Amino acid sequence: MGPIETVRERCRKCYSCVRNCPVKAIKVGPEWAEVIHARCIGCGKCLKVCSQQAKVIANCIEGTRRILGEGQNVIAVLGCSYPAFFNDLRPGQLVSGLKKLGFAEVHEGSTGVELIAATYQDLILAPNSAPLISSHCPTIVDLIERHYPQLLRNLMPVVSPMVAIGRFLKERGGPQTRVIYISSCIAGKFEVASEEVAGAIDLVLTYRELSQMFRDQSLDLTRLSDAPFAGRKPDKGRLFPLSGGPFQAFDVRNDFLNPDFISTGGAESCLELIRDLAARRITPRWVDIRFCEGGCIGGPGKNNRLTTFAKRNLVINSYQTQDLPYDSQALYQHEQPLPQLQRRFSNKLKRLEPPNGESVRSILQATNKFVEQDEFDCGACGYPTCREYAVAVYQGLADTEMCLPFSIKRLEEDRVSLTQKYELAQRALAQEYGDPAIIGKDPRTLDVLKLIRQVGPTPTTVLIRGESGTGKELTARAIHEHSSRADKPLVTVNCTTLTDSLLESELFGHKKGSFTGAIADKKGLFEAANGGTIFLDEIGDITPKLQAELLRVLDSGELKPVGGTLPHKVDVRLIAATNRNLEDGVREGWFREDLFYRLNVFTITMPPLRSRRESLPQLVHHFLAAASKRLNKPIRGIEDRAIAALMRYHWPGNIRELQNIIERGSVLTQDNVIRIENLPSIFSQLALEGDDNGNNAENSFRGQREKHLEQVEKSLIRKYLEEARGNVSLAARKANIPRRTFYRILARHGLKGNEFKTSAAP
Ligand SMILES: Nc1ncnc2c1ncn2[C@@H]1O[C@H](COP(=O)(O)OP(=O)(O)OP(=O)(O)O)[C@@H](O)[C@H]1O
Repeated sequence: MGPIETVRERCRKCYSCVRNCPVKAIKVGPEWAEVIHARCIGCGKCLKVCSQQAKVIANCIEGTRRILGEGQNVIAVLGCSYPAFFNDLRPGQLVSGLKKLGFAEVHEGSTGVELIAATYQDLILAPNSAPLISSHCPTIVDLIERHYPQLLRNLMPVVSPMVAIGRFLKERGGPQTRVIYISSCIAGKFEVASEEVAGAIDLVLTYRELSQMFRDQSLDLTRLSDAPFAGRKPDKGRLFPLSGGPFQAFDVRNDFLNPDFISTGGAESCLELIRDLAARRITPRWVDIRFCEGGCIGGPGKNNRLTTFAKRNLVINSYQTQDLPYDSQALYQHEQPLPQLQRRFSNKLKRLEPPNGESVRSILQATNKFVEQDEFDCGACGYPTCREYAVAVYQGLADTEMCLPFSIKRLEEDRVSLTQKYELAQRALAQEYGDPAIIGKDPRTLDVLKLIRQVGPTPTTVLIRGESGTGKELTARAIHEHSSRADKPLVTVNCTTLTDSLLESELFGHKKGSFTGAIADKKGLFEAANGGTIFLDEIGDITPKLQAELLRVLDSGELKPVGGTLPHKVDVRLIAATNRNLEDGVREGWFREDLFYRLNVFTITMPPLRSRRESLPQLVHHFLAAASKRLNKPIRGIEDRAIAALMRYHWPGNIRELQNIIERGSVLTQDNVIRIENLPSIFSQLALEGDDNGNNAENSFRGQREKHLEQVEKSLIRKYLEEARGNVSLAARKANIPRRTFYRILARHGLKGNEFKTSAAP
């Protein structure tokens, strides 16, 4: 376990940690992105950029409590940047709070800076050949040890201020002394665990962890009175946490024009400097370098409520005021040899095997990058170039799915193929469980069926008109079924559900970059319907701009994706539907006349249900059977009174409304027969009106006509069956009606072919 941990279930694989990690120490697995501790330098960038807080600092609160509970001499050392974190407390109050937590003494970390100051000064001012790199920032030490080991010999062989004070306190206090260092730095947690300085500090807490400990104890520090610090009172060491502060703390005069001395902070600038040094592009005498912007006051555990400059002022103020309470014991004051301040560094580079050119090429090809122009270097994967990303894939740090343009393209292809498969599966289902039959034997429905049969096999564009719920979509399906394209997809698009720009890209596709969010090429539904039929429902709702584009596609048979320049051919039959009056649209200017004529080649107008009432009982029985199947409930029928009431209703929602009412009744019925009470209340009123008139459906003119027609139909069918000696196919041919229709009529009259086997020969 390292100082930065991953809360796996919070990771959403957004790759922002990969993008921001300066040393690519993140490995992306199938479900989460994890820190590789051997490569991590503890800079905390991943903590900052993870919006899900899936990266967290390893918690040292429990460890601190355990040490405090052991009853030894436990000393707290406040890192030099503490005035910039605890800005709303007096330092003495902070000391009081720490003592209430159980710490025996509280020291200022700036003392550690002053312990190493003379050594730094000597080394800096002595003649040396290699540029010296300051080693007081643990992130810089990790960066060089783990990634730039060629600079190990340039690191100043001196411990950090934290280690110096740890050793100093332990030497003075004896072996029982425990030291907890508190700062904004998380790389310090790494540092104390490294074998070169092991034992100097027992644990590193962040300021936030300390604040949590105060909260856990319900300690309100603002109410505490001041307690004194212990140990040596520091002076210029207090300026150390600021950018450039080490020059003050180590008493090194920095001349602005002197190229021998460089001081810098911030990830980019540090990396640039380290690379310059590694490549020997520059040869200064000394570089004072810290990874965090602005110095230690910008550490990952910093106070986020204050700006860098406000924090800088707080630190300067703490140096200038100098009036902190101190109560130092003699053991810290009298002269004694300094602790061991020397340290060595080791090569901790874990080299990952570099791929050869062939491997990089094959990884690039696996993500659709065949020529240089295919390498967008978009950075979405977290790597600045496609090549660096390919190397990371080879080294097991990344996987191919991280390439966003590749993944989007693959999803797009999947979507098109799934749309096609869905359509085919739907048709297979329809064939197995009965086709979506158009029910009705009234003359107007029969006319529609005739038109479907006529236009189906042709390539003609069809415009289906009619009120909502009259069966326009059903008719479009039937036309497709009757066409030679029946084994190809029928893609249905409801034009009202999408905004204009979305609809355009849905229909025709788009090119990458054609609008915000178009991060990869996308194929449109016209393309998904290639070879088949596209059904544009509610075509009256599309805007004039889209009408123009549609007209262009219909006229040329060519598609041009949004943002694309090259058109390409598609073979799609168009069926459109609308319940709006397009002639009004042409007159009023909201529908293009040329498109209207282009669509109005062959029009089928769906009759409203109120004009084909004689088919209502048949539709009711059809929907009853369907509801019975869907609800898995053996619905036996519907009472005559209910049918009569249904016949009297004006059906504004047409067949869809009837279908819904029957399904509702099927749910409500207690005895599997739909009764008037199972229908909406309007039907009870209609039933009463019918009863009052004493004029039920049976006795009405329509009812009588219906009855007689039924009788005539039945006797005709009997005649054909007798002539064909019960051979249904032959009887259907003689009657000149399709066999399936003949069977349906037989079923309706309760007749069976074999009852006529012995009839006289024709
Ligand atoms: N003649 C019919 N026989 C059997 N079912 C029908 C018939 N006409 C319509 N339906 C059924 O009624 C419902 C509505 O039909 P459809 O969706 O085709 O109507 P629509 O005119 O396209 O409606 P909208 O204009 O609201 O889109 C569907 O479930 C359909 O199966």
